[in-house]
Amino acid sequence: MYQHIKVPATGEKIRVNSDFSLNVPDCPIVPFIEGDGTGVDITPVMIKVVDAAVDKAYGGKRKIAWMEVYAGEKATKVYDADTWLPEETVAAVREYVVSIKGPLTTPVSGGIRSLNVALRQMLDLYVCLRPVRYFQGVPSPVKHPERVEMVIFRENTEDIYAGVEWEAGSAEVKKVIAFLQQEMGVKKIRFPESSSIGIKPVSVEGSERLIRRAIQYAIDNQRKSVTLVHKGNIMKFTEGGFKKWGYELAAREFGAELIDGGPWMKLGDKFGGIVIKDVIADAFLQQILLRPEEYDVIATLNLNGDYISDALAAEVGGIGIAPGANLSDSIAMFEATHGTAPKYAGKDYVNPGSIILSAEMMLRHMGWIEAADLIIKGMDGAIAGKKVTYDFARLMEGATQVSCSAFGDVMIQNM
Ligand SMILES: NC(=O)C1=CN([C@@H]2O[C@H](COP(=O)(O)OP(=O)(O)OC[C@H]3O[C@@H](n4cnc5c(N)ncnc54)[C@H](OP(=O)(O)O)[C@@H]3O)[C@@H](O)[C@H]2O)C=CC1
Ligand SMILES: O=C(O)CCC(=O)C(=O)O
Ligand SMILES: [Mg+2]
Repeated sequence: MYQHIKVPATGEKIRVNSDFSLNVPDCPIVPFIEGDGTGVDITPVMIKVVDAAVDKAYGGKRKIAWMEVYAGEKATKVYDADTWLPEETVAAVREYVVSIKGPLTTPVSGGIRSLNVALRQMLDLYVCLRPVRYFQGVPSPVKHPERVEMVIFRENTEDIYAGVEWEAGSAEVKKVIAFLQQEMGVKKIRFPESSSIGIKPVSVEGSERLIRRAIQYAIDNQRKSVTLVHKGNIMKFTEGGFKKWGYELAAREFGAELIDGGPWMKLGDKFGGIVIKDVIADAFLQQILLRPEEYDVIATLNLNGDYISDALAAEVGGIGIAPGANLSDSIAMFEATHGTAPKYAGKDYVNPGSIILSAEMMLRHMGWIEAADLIIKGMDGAIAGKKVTYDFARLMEGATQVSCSAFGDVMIQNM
């Protein structure tokens, strides 16, 4: 029994089989978090587009029973002023296995810590999967956006991103700095009196499980390479560890062998001869502009993955159409790459494409391929017809600018 969540009377739960495959009923209950800021604009449009795609694909035989669960500012209104992430929201997302969320605000400097990060950690959603693909006709700042075809596997639970840090001047930071100086012999803290300190945990387990999923994805989808993106020249045991453990895992679990003495490796023929390589993160960020066709599946740490996600999204038209998924072995929570874009909140203005394409990933994950294909068809048609939201309209010649909700309707007309 939930306090504020209303379970739809008609739906059924999606169940996870022992091999982690899903058992999806025809009327699955799917929890959704509306999201802060532009969440009020994009989430209802996503639901409308998904319902239309499912209806068209299955003629009424299948239907999602949407179940609203609360987080962020809406939770503080539904529950009480201090409840940003109700326990029953986390419980429902766990219990119903597949869910989708709008963006949630995280204040800079002070205030609450990221609810997005909290959800990923509490549910152990260790993979942040963000595919980056080009839709023909989308305006792009690069000459050959069609060459950008990558799938980012971003570690989602650890790294400097995990929020282990202490504020400059606090009693806690003084204790940490004293420990580092006195017990660990650290002499390199430049301004010990006025430093904040952040800790960057990167583990063998956390790195291996992420890299394993990336390699398996590359095998299952006949991809050419997996690139480990790191800054291991500077952060030797965290980012460098990620790289080292990645190559070791490729050799141990996938029979990878060195190419020309290494460090690059190649998986055996039975795994499609996929190349495992690595690149330092700063070099990677320039090469994805100059030679994106050299990169395919990307496995990287949490913070690098955050930067890379937005940078790659920009190459194929911006974060208005950048989808994503947060995955554990059994639970999947889909969400856009972008945030709450507060200046546009409630204006029916922004591009709902990211959350709609996140829902497209969700439908594919559920095995509802025909509905997912219709969403891609709708997106292709809307872009080809040049009826687009402000972000594309400002860069596209001859485009008609439409609102967030109208873009959803144009997608539906094009299915
Ligand atoms: N997973 C999550 O829930 C995430 C939450 N956040 C949070 O969101 C808040 C705002 O973050 P901010 O750094 O401003 O980043 P945002 O991603 O919210 O917005 C940055 C810019 O991206 C563009 N943009 C964002 N959403 C869309 C869209 N749907 N359609 C078209 N363009 C879009 C806009 O560009 P332009 O100005 O050019 O129009 C916007 O100003 C912060 O609290 C942050 O922590 C951030 C990222 C992810
Ligand atoms: O949690 C946040 O507010 C930001 C998250 C983010 O930028 C991301 O996951 O890409
Ligand atoms: Mg981000």
